[in-house]
Amino acid sequence: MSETYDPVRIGIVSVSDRASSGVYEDKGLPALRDWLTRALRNPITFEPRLIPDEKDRISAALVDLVDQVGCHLVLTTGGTGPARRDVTPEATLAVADKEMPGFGEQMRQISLRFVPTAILSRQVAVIRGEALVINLPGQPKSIQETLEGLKDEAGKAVVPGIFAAVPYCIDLIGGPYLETNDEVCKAFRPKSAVRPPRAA
Ligand SMILES: Nc1ncnc2c1ncn2[C@@H]1O[C@H](COP(=O)(O)OP(=O)(O)OP(=O)(O)O)[C@@H](O)[C@H]1O
Ligand SMILES: Nc1nc2c(c(=O)[nH]1)N[C@H]1C(S)=C(S)[C@@H](COP(=O)(O)O)O[C@H]1N2
Repeated sequence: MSETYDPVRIGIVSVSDRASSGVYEDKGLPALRDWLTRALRNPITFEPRLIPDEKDRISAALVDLVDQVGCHLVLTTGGTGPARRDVTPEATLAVADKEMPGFGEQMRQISLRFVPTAILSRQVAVIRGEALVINLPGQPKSIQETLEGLKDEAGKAVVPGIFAAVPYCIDLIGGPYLETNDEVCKAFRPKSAVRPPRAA
């Protein structure tokens, strides 16, 4: 039986002074696109933005992606550290209806398994309207690390990635029903929230 999945519109935002001015090639947007395409079964329309580390520009991009473009999920990468120009968390909190502190807490826990500097990321996650907005660090490899978590050699999750909680969060705020490829990331929902497959 072939199955159908809800379409989803996802904002991907790379925040980098150097990538946005062409000093180096942006690797953030391709890494986000590749990981999400592997992780989700749903048909995805990506809405990419490459912008410098400017608070007002970042906030404006988030508002546009959620309020005008209709994204139910927005992932940012970069600008979460302590440097003077790192302002992505402030720009995200400025447009939040609600803060979701568990995502940042869990991402720092996961990242500590990879780098001791994990605690330098001030990444946050927030709800705006019917969208979940999550900050990821700027190192392109941190995208897979935080979303997918850490696996052992047999592919079993040692530390679950934060994406496991994303589909149910989006259910709760009125977005599309997201379904994952379990070998990449197994979404968790309470039994009462699991929907049966729909035939095409
Ligand atoms: N969008 C990107 N594309 C490719 N590599 C990146 C990107 N963002 C960060 N990196 C890499 O990760 C490192 C740490 O990222 P960080 O966000 O701290 O950069 P940064 O020092 O703030 O500079 P910038 O904002 O100009 O990318 C960078 O030095 C770079 O090697
Ligand atoms: N998973 C993961 N998290 C990570 C890193 C990483 O390489 N992998 N780099 C850390 C470093 S060195 C910094 S400075 C902070 C902030 O990075 P950002 O300013 O690029 O967002 O994220 C941290 N979190």
